[in-house]
Amino acid sequence: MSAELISGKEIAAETRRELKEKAERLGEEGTIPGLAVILVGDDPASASYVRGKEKACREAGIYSEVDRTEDTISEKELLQKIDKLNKKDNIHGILVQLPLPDHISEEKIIEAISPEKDVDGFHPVNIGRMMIGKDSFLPCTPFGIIHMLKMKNIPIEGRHAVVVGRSNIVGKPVGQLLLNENATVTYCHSRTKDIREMTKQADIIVVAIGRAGFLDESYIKDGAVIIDVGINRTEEGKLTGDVDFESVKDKASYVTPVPGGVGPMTITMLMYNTLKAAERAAGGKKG
Ligand SMILES: Nc1nc(=O)c2c([nH]1)NC[C@@H]1CN(c3ccc(C(=O)N[C@@H](CCC(=O)O)C(=O)O)cc3)C=[N+]21
Repeated sequence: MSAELISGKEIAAETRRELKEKAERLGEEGTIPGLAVILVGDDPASASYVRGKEKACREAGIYSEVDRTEDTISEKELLQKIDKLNKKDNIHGILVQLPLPDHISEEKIIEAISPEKDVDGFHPVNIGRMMIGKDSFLPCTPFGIIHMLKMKNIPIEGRHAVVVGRSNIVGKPVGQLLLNENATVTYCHSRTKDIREMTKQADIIVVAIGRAGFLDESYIKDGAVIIDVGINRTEEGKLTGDVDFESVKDKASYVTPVPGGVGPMTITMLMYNTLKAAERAAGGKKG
């Protein structure tokens, strides 16, 4: 079997065209969707992701503003910035780029963002609502993965999904969303005795552990669907995933590339969430 590529880039482009129309409609009704991004410090990777978000917003007709601050900013000052943005009517979504410097508590910062403006879907209120299957802002990377699978008509219900990695922003929530879609979910992580034994049983494998080329063909069964969330830089500065693409490509049924897979979907779902926040705010205004 030769795997079909799931092009996140193409699915993202198609979805963004629809989102742009939604943004235009909102604009005509008097609400220009607005996203505020706070970037602390000058990490080149973070700066590059933030530029990607700005560009995507510009192309979709979403107003965006980026507050770039030095990494010497205190936690209190950062909390004050969030408080101001929480109160601004033209800002519907707030995103604080992670990771933050060690002297700032990410937990405190995330919890300071109003849940109605938490377009990352990281606030405990949104995570809790997701867990009980209620309407909420879904975390962008997991949401993007589900959206990709649906756009490709890849069945989730009744499938065995194995998630490798248990971070709060990818592993845990993607497992929860797969469960919400009626998959049977297994989590693997650094203390799992035999990851290969688990992933070999999987119909769908999501890999998010940050180890370049980790998942090779010995970890998968014939026809598995493989979602690569890894973003690793090689010494030459090239982007590679957690999946050994060359090794799995003849055995899997579907595989996402890096770059051009999950990454562009993450940004797309951020835009989706921003429009949803703007729509809600506009609805609220109308009464
Ligand atoms: N509060 C917060 N929210 C985030 O959503 C968030 C964050 N912090 N911190 C960092 C991670 C990482 N992230 C990516 C988004 C898009 C690409 C992306 O578009 N990647 C392109 C390639 C881009 C390139 O070449 O550098 C691709 O995979 O094709 C990657 C990574 C969002 N993150």
